[in-house]
Order: sequence, then C-alpha cells, then structure tokens
Amino acid sequence: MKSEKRQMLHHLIENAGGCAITDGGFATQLEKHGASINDSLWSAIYLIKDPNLIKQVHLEYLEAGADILVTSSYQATLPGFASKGLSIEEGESLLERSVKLAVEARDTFWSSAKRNPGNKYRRALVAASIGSYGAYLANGSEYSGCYGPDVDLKKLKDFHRRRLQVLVEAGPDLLAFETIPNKLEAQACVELLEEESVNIPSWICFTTVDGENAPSGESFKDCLEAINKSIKVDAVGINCAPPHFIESLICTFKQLTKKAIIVYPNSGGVWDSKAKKWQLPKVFNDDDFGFNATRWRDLGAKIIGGCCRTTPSTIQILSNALREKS
Ligand SMILES: C[S+](C)CC[C@H](N)C(=O)O
Ligand SMILES: N[C@@H](CCS)C(=O)O
Ligand SMILES: [Zn+2]
Repeated sequence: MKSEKRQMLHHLIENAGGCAITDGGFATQLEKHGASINDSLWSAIYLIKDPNLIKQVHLEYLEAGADILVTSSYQATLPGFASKGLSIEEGESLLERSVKLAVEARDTFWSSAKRNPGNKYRRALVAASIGSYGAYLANGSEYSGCYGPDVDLKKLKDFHRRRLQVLVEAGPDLLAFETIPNKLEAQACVELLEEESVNIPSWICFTTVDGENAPSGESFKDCLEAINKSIKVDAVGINCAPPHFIESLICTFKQLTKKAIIVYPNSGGVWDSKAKKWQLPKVFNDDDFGFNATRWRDLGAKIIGGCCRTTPSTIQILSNALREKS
C-alpha cells in the first residue's frame, strides 16, 4: 500500500499519456469571485472567511480538466494563524480543512464524472500546498530569496515541520512545495521529507526572476543538489515565474536532474508586495498557454499548469491542447 502511494504521481503522469495537468492560479481565482485577499494570510484567510468559495474554485479547475488540485494552504501557517489570535488547535484544524475541501471537491466531481462513460476526465490527485517561508513573511521575499542572516537551515525546518505533519496527516495524495527561492530552503524541504519519513510523493518548485537562476542568485545546479540525492522528491521545476522563461528553463532542468519536470508559470507581470497586487500586463493570454504547453511537453515537462492570474479557462485551453496533440 505504502509503495502504491509513492507511485501515485508517476501513475497519473503515465495515465495522462506522459504529461499531467495541474490547476491554475488559486488565489487570483478567488479574487475573480470578488474575494479580498489583501491580508498577511493572503488566500488562506478564505479558510476562515468562506471555505465554500475555496471548494468552488477547486471544482472550476476540475471542470476545466485539471488532473491535480493544489490546496489553499500556500500561505496557511500556524504562526500566521496565531497572529490572528487563533490557537494552535484552531490553526491545525484550518490546515486540515484545506486538504478536506480539495478532497471533497475531487470526490464529488469524480463520482459524477465517472458515471458518464467516455468523459474526458481522470480522477484528480490532491496536492497539499506548502508555500515558502518567504510567502509567510508576506514581504515579497519568495521573489528575492533574501531571508536575512538569522535564517538558517534549522529555522526553516522548524518553520515547515508542524505544518507538513498536519497536512500529511490530513490525507492529501502528494505535497507541493511552492515558490522556493533559494538553495537553503530546498535543502530544508528535502531534509524534512526524510526526517518525517513522508510516504506520499512530492514536488519542489522554485521561482525565478531572471529566467536563469533562483531569485537568490544561486544557480539551479546548486539548488538541485540536495533534491537530486533524495528519493522523497518526485518532481522538480518552476512555479509562479513569467511564462516566457519556461522553455529555456525546461532545457536547463533536463540537464540538471532525472526527476520529472513540472512547470506552472504565472501569466507574466510583477508582484508588488507593498500594494499586494499583480502589476504590469500579462505576458501570455490563454491561447499562448495552449500553444506553449504542447511545446513544453515536447521539451520534456511531465506536469504543466498555471499559477497566479491564470484561470480555469487557461487550464481548459491547455488541457484541450495537450489532449488533442498527445
Ligand atoms: C506568490 S505571491 C503573489 C503570494 C503573496 C505574498 N506572499 C504576499 O503575502 O505578499
Ligand atoms: N498555489 C498558490 C501559489 C501562489 S504563487 C496559488 O495558486 O494561489
Ligand atoms: Zn503564483
């Protein structure tokens, strides 16, 4: 049973014909529904404010063809919840809720889809999001990689450990480390997976601002060192970076790792961490995503989706493109 679980992500990729589809921007899709997430918890504030809206967004991505749902826990942390006056138990139950909402959406959707013979769907997997330490800081440091001199490996592991334990306990199919901006945090994630004997698959995704290195300026070669040595990490790649960097990054990652490559870029633009808003126009529209997704797949990406400011319609177009031309 244990080893079956470990293989779930690889099986999904195989069943999808070699390239699975993850969902699109979660927080920005909440905003499309009128959510106000200008908050230190960002989208995670909706675990308190309106859990049903979270489920609705998950359902929209399933309908659009996502094979993987990423949970609403990106910026959900125990210290973050504590800063809102919540107890540890309350914080832990909100983390559990993030997984439950996605599992419920998946189960509801799948029980109706499978009644329909010939439907285009596959039973989706639920990936518990673990946003970087920079995401928790809410100061844009997931795009700078600068955590300051006081942040060492132990501090990062201490920060991530309890949340990881609670999320794993809640029963997701896999773990998704998102917007990792430097080598130290990648190493912390790998060591935690090992120390906690995590037995579900995981991916680790980095951001980039120059299209070549991690935001810290460290090379991806250096950032991947610990990841490549660990059997606990199944896929590695990029999320929430501008889409025009993706093609060359897939080629770079192919030379640096044997892990499955995952890419889910944002639609372009720059995050203004003071105004808590995406600035500058999008670089890719939905059709650009559709066209480029087949190219990314042909270059070797095994999981493709979207991040901030991509929507269910982006995933719909991407999914049509990948399914038609596989
Ligand atoms: C991926 S960024 C857009 C998430 C939000 C950021 N951590 C903040 O709170 O400002
Ligand atoms: N899973 C998160 C990532 C933000 S960069 C979201 O889509 O909101
Ligand atoms: Zn994003």
